[in-house]
Amino acid sequence: MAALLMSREWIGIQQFPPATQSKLLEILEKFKEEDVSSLTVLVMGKGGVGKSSTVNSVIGERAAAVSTFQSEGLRPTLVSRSRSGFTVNIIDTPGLIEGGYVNDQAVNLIKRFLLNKTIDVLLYVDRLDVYRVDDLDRQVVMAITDAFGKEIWKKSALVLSHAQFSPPDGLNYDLFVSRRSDALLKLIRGAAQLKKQDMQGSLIPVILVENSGRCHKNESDEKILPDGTSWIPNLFNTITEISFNGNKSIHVDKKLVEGPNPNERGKRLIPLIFAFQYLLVMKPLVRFIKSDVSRESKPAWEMRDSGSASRRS
Ligand SMILES: Nc1nc2c(ncn2[C@@H]2O[C@H](COP(=O)(O)OP(=O)(O)OP(=O)(O)O)[C@@H](O)[C@H]2O)c(=O)[nH]1
Repeated sequence: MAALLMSREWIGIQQFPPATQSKLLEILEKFKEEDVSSLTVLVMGKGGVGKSSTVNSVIGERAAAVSTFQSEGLRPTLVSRSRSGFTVNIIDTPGLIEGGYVNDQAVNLIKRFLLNKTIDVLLYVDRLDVYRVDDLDRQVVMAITDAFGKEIWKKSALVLSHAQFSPPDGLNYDLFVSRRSDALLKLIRGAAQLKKQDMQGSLIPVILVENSGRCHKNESDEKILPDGTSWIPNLFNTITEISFNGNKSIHVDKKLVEGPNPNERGKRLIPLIFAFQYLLVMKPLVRFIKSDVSRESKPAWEMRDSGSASRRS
């Protein structure tokens, strides 16, 4: 969990009510106890799902630009804040979909931005109030997996924004949440090709968030979910669990950014192709020719010619 340069004092924490502040400071204490001085959280997902709003909500400042319409920028934003000797780095990224496809340029920019950084936690953001998963979701998950490897999902959480949403037709809220999360988790497992043994028993946790200014509050003035959970400390708690879940953080090195060199990959295959050709094509062919030659009966003209030749001599 390497520290990143240029972090600012986390003054946004003072915007939270005292109850939330003390829970957050308790969480920071846990990191200090474990001798961890920083944490890097990567926030990814489709456009307009609430990535930047979530960053701002948890930092307590307008650190990342929020737009109701499609954002223009492709560059990721690093928000780095320090408090009591601990630094939290949050990297907000642009939406990955453009014109119905994953924007490769945006993915490459994110990878280059992350060069030499270590991702401790990935927050994969989507909206709760959506009824279907589709091919775009699949494409985004595949792009993230291609960029950082499927190991990244062991360090991830599914964040669902717009959590203060009322399901239609009197549908039960908890049932809706579990159906929506199950559909997205199933899609992630499928698109990232995660097998049971890949996850080694660790499940991708689901975090509900409500970024709207109209988010309900409890008697201590904390922002709460429909079930009464104070969601900002809850999100930090889950981040803490992921960072200590025993799986390795993802270090983004040059090899990961540039991907495997296709020429090198081709070179490694050459001896295999030769061996394959020799064993499966050349060897049987030579054997076939030899047996064909030995089976061949000599034509009559050859017998006759060789007979007359011997008579003449
Ligand atoms: N009601 C409600 N609105 C939200 C929530 N989260 C985000 N929004 C709104 O959704 C819109 C998009 O939010 P952003 O935070 O900019 O979404 P983004 O994923 O960062 O978008 P891009 O930067 O385009 O990728 C804004 O109008 C937000 O105010 C939420 O939890 N509840």
